[in-house]
Amino acid sequence: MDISLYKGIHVFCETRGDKVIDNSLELLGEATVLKGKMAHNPEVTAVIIGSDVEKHVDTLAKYGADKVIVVDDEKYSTYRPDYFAEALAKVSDEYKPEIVLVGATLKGEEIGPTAAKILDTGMAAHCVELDIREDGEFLQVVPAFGGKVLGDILCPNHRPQMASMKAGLVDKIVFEGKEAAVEKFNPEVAGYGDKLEVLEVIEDTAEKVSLSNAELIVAGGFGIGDQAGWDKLEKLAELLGGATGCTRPALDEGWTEREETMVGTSGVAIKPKVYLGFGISGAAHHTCGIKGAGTIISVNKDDYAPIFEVSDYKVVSDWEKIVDLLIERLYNKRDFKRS
Ligand SMILES: Cc1cc2nc3c(=O)[nH]c(=O)nc-3n(C[C@H](O)[C@H](O)[C@H](O)COP(=O)(O)OP(=O)(O)OC[C@H]3O[C@@H](n4cnc5c(N)ncnc54)[C@H](O)[C@@H]3O)c2cc1C
Repeated sequence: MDISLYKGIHVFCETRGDKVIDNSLELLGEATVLKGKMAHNPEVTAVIIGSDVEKHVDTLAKYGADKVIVVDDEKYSTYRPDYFAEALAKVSDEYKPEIVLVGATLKGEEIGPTAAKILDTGMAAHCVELDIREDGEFLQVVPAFGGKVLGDILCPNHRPQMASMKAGLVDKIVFEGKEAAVEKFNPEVAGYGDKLEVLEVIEDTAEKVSLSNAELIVAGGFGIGDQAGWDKLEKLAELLGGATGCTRPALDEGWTEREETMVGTSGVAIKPKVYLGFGISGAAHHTCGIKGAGTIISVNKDDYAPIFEVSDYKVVSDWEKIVDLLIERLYNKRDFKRS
């Protein structure tokens, strides 16, 4: 492979509903930062795949895209990972970027590695930092061993160099008045053909406060114990006007089905003003996701739980006593009708 043929940074931009997700806009900003460190001043290109997605060009320019490649076709109106991955791979094959960034979202984690496989290159998943070294190599930093060790990943012999990063680790950058060149590209995409059939699309219509914007997050772990306990925790979050976050075991238990609310290495990084954690031990996999939180308050019945080491306030107690007390106080204060 002649890697000198590969130039530019591509950012796969994901849409949800009628919007480009924040994770993609953050990665566009990060791409402009990387561009500033590269001597040959590469172009930052947003790659958007979907049906009726050209309308997002101005947004993508505003957040840093010099160019937008629009792959617009009715066949992308319903999400199929095979179609999206193949389309992304074909964009890379055609335009030969040196770097491709993808959000570490549920879709990104399907599309990115599948595209990498098609392109016969590697992908560093869940990077916590991206950089350009002095020798020009693209550095992808990934946590290992529960976040205790950070590994430097390089991809010197293959192109493109692909990396994913979850939301909340870098900031969006606004470029007011910026315009982007638009290129339309509609490759032939076969996917897995009729081996895959979409039977039904079930949208998550639950109106919950999103974790990325929440000023207060009530997080729960395995110590919550059961579904009834979890429902109580959700109630507290609702009364406080906050969002609910979870650890891996709480998700695995099925107390919440909202995978996007898992906080930590394989989940999201959060930056609320206040994090209220209940029944969480404080494994590094989880705490690496709460580094950006303002005040951390933790409730655990174990005086020596590691979560207390990263907390501003510790409460050694059964979680339910504290949650019951808070709910009681909030009901009294707001004069809520109990349900
Ligand atoms: C590759 C990899 C990636 C991972 N990624 C993530 C990730 O992104 N996010 C994540 O969260 N985990 C992740 N994990 C799992 C992680 O290592 C821990 O296992 C997990 O965070 C522990 O969750 P927990 O604190 O809820 O459960 P536990 O470790 O079981 O802790 C439960 C806590 O509840 C307390 N408790 C029990 N009963 C009560 C009570 N009545 N009142 C108060 N306290 C009580 C206990 O004292 C204990 O401290 C990952 C693991 C691997 C291997």
